[in-house]
Amino acid sequence: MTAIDTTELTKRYGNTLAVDDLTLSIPEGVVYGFLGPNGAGKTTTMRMLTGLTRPTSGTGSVAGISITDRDGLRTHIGYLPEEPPLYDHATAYEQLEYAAGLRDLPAEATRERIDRLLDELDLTADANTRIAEYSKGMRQKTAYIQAILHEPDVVFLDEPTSGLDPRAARTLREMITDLANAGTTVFLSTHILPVVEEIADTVGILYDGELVAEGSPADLERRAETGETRSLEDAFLELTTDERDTAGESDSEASAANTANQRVVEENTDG
Ligand SMILES: Nc1ncnc2c1ncn2[C@@H]1O[C@H](COP(=O)(O)OP(=O)(O)OP(=O)(O)O)[C@@H](O)[C@H]1O
Repeated sequence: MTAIDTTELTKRYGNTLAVDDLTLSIPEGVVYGFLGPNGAGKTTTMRMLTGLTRPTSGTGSVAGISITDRDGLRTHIGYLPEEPPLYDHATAYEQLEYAAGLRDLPAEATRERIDRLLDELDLTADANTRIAEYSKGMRQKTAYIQAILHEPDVVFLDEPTSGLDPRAARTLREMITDLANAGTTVFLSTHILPVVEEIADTVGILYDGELVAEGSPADLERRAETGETRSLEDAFLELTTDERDTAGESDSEASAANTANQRVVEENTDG
């Protein structure tokens, strides 16, 4: 069975076409890297797939449930959004027990699972500290555990390694790979291309709301026409360059340079 299926999924906000006729067919148990420049429509797509925003037109299902059935989706999906919903006054432990309670998860098994996940992410020592006192990375770890606590069939992760130190980022990449190996489908949006190169089975590139390329990271690298080593970054930059810019002066070069610089900065924060 496919885990994520969409047909001509479209979302308009007034005159803005945020997502344009997006058709996806993602099998179970894969890590799908969803790439695109700022404003390409990635978050809007994830919000539609998680039932948080209704499509303007088109259809979709996740784990066999229609994306218009928000309640039906709840038990089958997990979502780590860019700004995770956490209660500052709670501790990580309280937050996770609360999330488990909302989902009616069995108390004892869930407590063991929370302990194990906190330990894997090196958060045990801080689990009884209020989230208000957490660093960005500690919040991110808590939110990641919250997103996968109920063992969803499909998990949507928006920049999951954001704010994590190199060791934690590596642990999380390994945890994501383990999830997929155990059959969970992972829909991963990130600007950190080495993460995608490392863990994604398939990559989809969104540009101006449209899917402009799809394939394995190696497929997309082979498609790159320029670049000495033909990286996923070369392919990304070629596929997401506005022809209107290249016709003029050096706007696109400036933006490519910015993206490259950003990658360097992010690589330095994400081992
Ligand atoms: N609630 C909204 N109201 C109006 N326009 C919106 C809304 N949400 C998104 N948009 C617009 O839709 C387009 C796609 O935005 P979206 O946030 O999905 O992009 P993104 O690929 O997630 O970007 P980023 O990488 O910067 O997070 C943008 O033009 C954005 O301005």
